Amino acid sequence: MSGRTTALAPPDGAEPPVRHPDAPAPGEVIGSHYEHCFGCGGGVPHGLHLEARAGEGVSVTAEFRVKEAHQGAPGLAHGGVLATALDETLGSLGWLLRVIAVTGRLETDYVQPVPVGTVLHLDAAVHAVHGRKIYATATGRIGGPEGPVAVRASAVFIEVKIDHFIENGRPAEIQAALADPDQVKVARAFEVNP
Ligand SMILES: CCCCCCCC(=O)SCCNC(=O)CCNC(=O)[C@H](O)C(C)(C)COP(=O)(O)OP(=O)(O)OC[C@H]1O[C@@H](n2cnc3c(N)ncnc32)[C@H](O)[C@@H]1OP(=O)(O)O
Repeated sequence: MSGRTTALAPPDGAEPPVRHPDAPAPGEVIGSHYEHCFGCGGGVPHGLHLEARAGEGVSVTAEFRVKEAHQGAPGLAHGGVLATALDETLGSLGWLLRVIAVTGRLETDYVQPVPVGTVLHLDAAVHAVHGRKIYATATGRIGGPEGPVAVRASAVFIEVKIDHFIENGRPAEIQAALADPDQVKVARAFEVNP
């Protein structure tokens, strides 16, 4: 058995997160990191088109409008799509820490069904960092940013290097992304904070 732990609670010795001095200002739109990202990309017709905004400390907010293409049961959002919205919101926290990180573990609680047409008001925050592990939670509310909780998640993200994407991604997309003359877009596609 490996000694690896995937616990969602930060271990002893975990530190509070530190907002990077060059993090986007509170209220600033973080924007899509990759046009073809299912969570935030503008180039995915049935994607979530989620738009995250920097918050105070190491936190973000985001909104996601549930569309017909996101159904699981008739007229209701698919649970996996809601998990994606939580994951994407949590993923954008890396921009406040200025690290590249991927989801290691994501645990989701479904509290209320979410009908098609609903705007899900999401917020997420990092609570602790331990080595490469980033401990964060997210909440999705309906009816407004202070509305009742419909979904929530706890997650551990793991900091990685750009090689994670270059070594594991499909070559066609990697090469296309690297070939973009806009170096900021290149950096963002791989979540390398410029
Ligand atoms: C705006 C951006 C939005 C981005 C989209 C939203 C985010 C995403 O959906 S990312 C895509 C989904 N995630 C992935 O594809 C990740 C796939 N997994 C992997 O590549 C690897 O397992 C990876 C990188 C997470 C860890 O592998 P590796 O680098 O070898 O880590 P490893 O050395 O084993 O472990 C490092 C530490 O992390 C911990 N850890 C590793 N895996 C996990 C896990 N699944 N859960 C919790 N902790 C973990 C280990 O226990 C270890 O802790 P410690 O330092 O205390 O011993």
